[in-house]
Amino acid sequence: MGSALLSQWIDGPEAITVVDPAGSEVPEGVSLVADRAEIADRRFDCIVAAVKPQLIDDILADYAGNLAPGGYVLSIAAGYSAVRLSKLMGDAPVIRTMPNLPAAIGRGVSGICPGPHATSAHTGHAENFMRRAGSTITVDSEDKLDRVTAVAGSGPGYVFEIARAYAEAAMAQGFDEDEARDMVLGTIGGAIAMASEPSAASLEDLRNSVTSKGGTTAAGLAALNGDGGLSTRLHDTLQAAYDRAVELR
Ligand SMILES: NC(=O)C1=CN([C@@H]2O[C@H](COP(=O)(O)OP(=O)(O)OC[C@H]3O[C@@H](n4cnc5c(N)ncnc54)[C@H](OP(=O)(O)O)[C@@H]3O)[C@@H](O)[C@H]2O)C=CC1
Ligand SMILES: O=C(O)[C@@H]1CCC=N1
Repeated sequence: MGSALLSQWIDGPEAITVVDPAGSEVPEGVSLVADRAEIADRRFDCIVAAVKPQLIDDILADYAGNLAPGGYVLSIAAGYSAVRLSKLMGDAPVIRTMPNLPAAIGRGVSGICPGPHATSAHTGHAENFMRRAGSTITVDSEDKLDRVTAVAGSGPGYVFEIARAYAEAAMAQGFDEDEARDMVLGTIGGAIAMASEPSAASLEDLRNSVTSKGGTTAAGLAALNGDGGLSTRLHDTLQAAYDRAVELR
């Protein structure tokens, strides 16, 4: 996720340094170091925590000394609380954000939650930073950010899985893999683009406009969600993701 954001941040005015022990490639103009020891005496206005939440305790405390006076920590980690991170880093100002993977093409949806000691200047900077990767929603509690995580952060995973299963079903109707993928992604993309038009009707009305009485869509929808099974499954999906975020706090 860090490299997805980096790809949208590189055109900005900031000088960016990436610490990556694996030494992955970084875009031109970005400095790469393999070990924090190489930047031990440097100070940064913003430290982005982009490691797995399970690794934060082991990694981030060392970076407390790398924060410039007036700087802040921007964490993209799911669940791990800003309160805990701030304490870990010597009461540093912390803002949590929850982006999602389409940030890689500037189409992300990012939640933002100011945490301990974060000033309005820090929040403004974080909002500006995340807006470069798509749209943003600022929330006023960490609990709400964990719910953004369940809806949007993990969301592309649900969408890719739904599209994959949809394409698999298309293949069972006799289409080859490429045909199935093209038809399914074209259909999903077209429908989403139409629903995203400023003057678009409600999602329910749009669904109804496809559904001729006694026709094929009505038959398909009855099988898809006639018993409310799809609605229940999606409710359970979001709840499970939220519950996991709570476990990671
Ligand atoms: N994937 C997603 O869609 C989203 C992820 N997030 C959050 O982003 C964070 C990263 O997740 P994700 O990108 O999926 O995971 P990845 O494992 O792909 O990325 C984590 C990166 O951190 C690197 N790393 C490991 N140890 C260190 C270290 N000591 N110092 C610096 N870097 C280190 C890893 O290197 P190596 O591979 O060598 O271990 C890896 O490149 C998580 O906190 C996650 O909750 C948030 C929103 C969406
Ligand atoms: O699966 C995860 O934990 C991360 C956070 C949101 C998306 N990916």
